[in-house]
Amino acid sequence: HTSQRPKVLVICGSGLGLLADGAANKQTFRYQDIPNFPVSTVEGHEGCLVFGTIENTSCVFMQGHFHLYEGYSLCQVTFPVRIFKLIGVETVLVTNASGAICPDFKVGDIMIIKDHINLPGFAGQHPLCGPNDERFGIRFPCMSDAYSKDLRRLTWDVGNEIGCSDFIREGVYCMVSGPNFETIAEARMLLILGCDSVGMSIVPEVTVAKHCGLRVLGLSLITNMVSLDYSREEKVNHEEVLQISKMRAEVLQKMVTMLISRCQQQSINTH
Ligand SMILES: O=P(O)(O)O[C@H]1O[C@H](CO)[C@@H](O)[C@H]1O
Ligand code: HPA
Repeated sequence: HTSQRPKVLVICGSGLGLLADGAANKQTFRYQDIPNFPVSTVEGHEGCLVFGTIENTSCVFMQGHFHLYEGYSLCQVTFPVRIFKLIGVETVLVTNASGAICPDFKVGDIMIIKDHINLPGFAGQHPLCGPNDERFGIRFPCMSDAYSKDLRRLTWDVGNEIGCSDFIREGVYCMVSGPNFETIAEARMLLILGCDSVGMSIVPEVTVAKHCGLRVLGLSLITNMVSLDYSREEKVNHEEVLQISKMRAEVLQKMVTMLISRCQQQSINTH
């Protein structure tokens, strides 16, 4: 149904579907119309695939991704990554919403993901469990460099250029399965473990992307501060998460658009 063959996949997190607005020549397909594709069941995830171009780079945007807490297996959650690998995607830009564990972070910060902790993976909920499909990658993939150093550096440069260096951070994202937000004891445990932010997504997709040799950049929007203190009265909710995502979506869209055009320039220069 499309002649576009994207090189870049952008996965849009909660309330971040607007990231596709920077693309030209758009073609949109609803997940529900694609055979065997999961459908989005969470508010803030439109459930559409948008093909389009940024400068001369062909991209595909997933407006909405899938979560364990929706009842999907990790095989279903990560299925689109392998589809796009087969279509010819080389770079994956994942975005999501997360709560700050690091007390120095502020709501509205954009955290470049330096590394992650796969908490469900520790308990055997891992997308690469089961027979290894050698067509995609090796049995024991290395994850010590899951997030591209070059793309992280480029993100700092782009952030400086568009004047948002004040709210760019770098840190470690921890995935929990959800759907409940953390207890205070859990949040304190995550702080001790070295997590800077926590959310319920993207680690399975990043793991599968890295396994099949894709280059990954992760951007996590800090939508709330996670309570580390029993005296704190504020309570997090999904509406607040979506509200902050909408507030920052325009800046993130500018960043993503510039990053994609710069990536293209870089690959032209290095080939
Ligand atoms: O990770 P994304 O889907 O961006 O969204 C985060 O926000 C939702 C909770 O408000 C959860 O889905 C959590 O993972
Ligand atoms: O505080 C949070 N915890 C888990 N997931 C989240 N997604 C957005 N905020 C949060």
